[in-house]
Amino acid sequence: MIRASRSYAVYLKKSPKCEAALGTKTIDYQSALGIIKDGEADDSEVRKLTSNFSNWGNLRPSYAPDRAFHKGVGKDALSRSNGLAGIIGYMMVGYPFSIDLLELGCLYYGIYRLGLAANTFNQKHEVTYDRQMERTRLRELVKRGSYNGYDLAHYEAQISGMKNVVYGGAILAAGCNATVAGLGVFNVWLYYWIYTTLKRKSWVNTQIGALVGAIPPLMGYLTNTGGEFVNNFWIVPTGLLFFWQFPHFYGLAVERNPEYHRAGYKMLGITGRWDQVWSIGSILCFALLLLFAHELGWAPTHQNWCRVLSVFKLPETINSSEIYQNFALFC
Ligand SMILES: CC(C)=CCC/C(C)=C/CC/C(C)=C/COP(=O)(O)OP(=O)(O)O
Repeated sequence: MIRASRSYAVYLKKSPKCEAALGTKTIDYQSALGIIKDGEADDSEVRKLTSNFSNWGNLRPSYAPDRAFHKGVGKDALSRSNGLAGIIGYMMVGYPFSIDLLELGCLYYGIYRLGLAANTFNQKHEVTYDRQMERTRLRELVKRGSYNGYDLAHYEAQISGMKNVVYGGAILAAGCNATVAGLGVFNVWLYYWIYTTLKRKSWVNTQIGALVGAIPPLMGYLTNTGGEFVNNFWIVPTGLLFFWQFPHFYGLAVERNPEYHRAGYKMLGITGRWDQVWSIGSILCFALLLLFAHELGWAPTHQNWCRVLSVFKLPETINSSEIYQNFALFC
């Protein structure tokens, strides 16, 4: 059994004459509801329903933007993690430093809102490709399809993304400072216009994506320093988040290689020269950063805290098993 999202049930309920044309089989609204009840669905039936990706477009009116919709298109959990990364950056400024709870709250919430915006624009752009991949085929915008060429769910996503850019930017400008607000809005642009476009053009996309993911802790640092680089302590949280992403994304690309090919994404696999350089290099840089940050004057306290942090990296490294094997061969 898998859990079907509540919004999917809403989606069906909102369409009284909903018929899903599924290959040769046509099911009506009542039987669809019988299969996908509010909250639970039988795995095999859902798989059958969703197996023919191209038929999603045949589903009838899909407009029912609710909380689940907005959380889904904005990748709520990821956006919260971005906010948390900002808090970590804020805390790593070094001593003496102050904690202003209002400033910290604005930092978290501003990054969260900008994260929602960036992810919404990204998903809106990628719906055609998300539809083709097992991992992403149940995303909100894919599920909701379009109606008579006019797609209200997409329209709603566009409006929601734009609102979040304005709210997020304004919160950061008012509660933190202009540098942080500018960096945040720049990051939305970098993620949507550069990273998202590059995903289907060049493997350099991962390097840009890693940069995007690494900017929130830098924003945290610059919030606490009033927008200035007062020491080198920003390097550790920003660098760690940058390097962490290569084994993560390359591991994903290796595991889901056929899907990525089908969707036309240009990702490094594990067979070429450059992917090994990036995979092994990033793991090494991550480890070296943890081990020598204090000696290099990049960390405020003794390096033990770095060793504690490295524990969090361990499952990730093991997860990317093929990269890990390469690393073993390299040694
Ligand atoms: C301040 C601010 C704007 C913060 C936001 C930072 C942000 C959006 C980080 C995400 C980084 C990233 C490369 C995600 C993967 O996207 P993907 O499109 O490859 O994911 P997918 O394959 O699951 O669609």
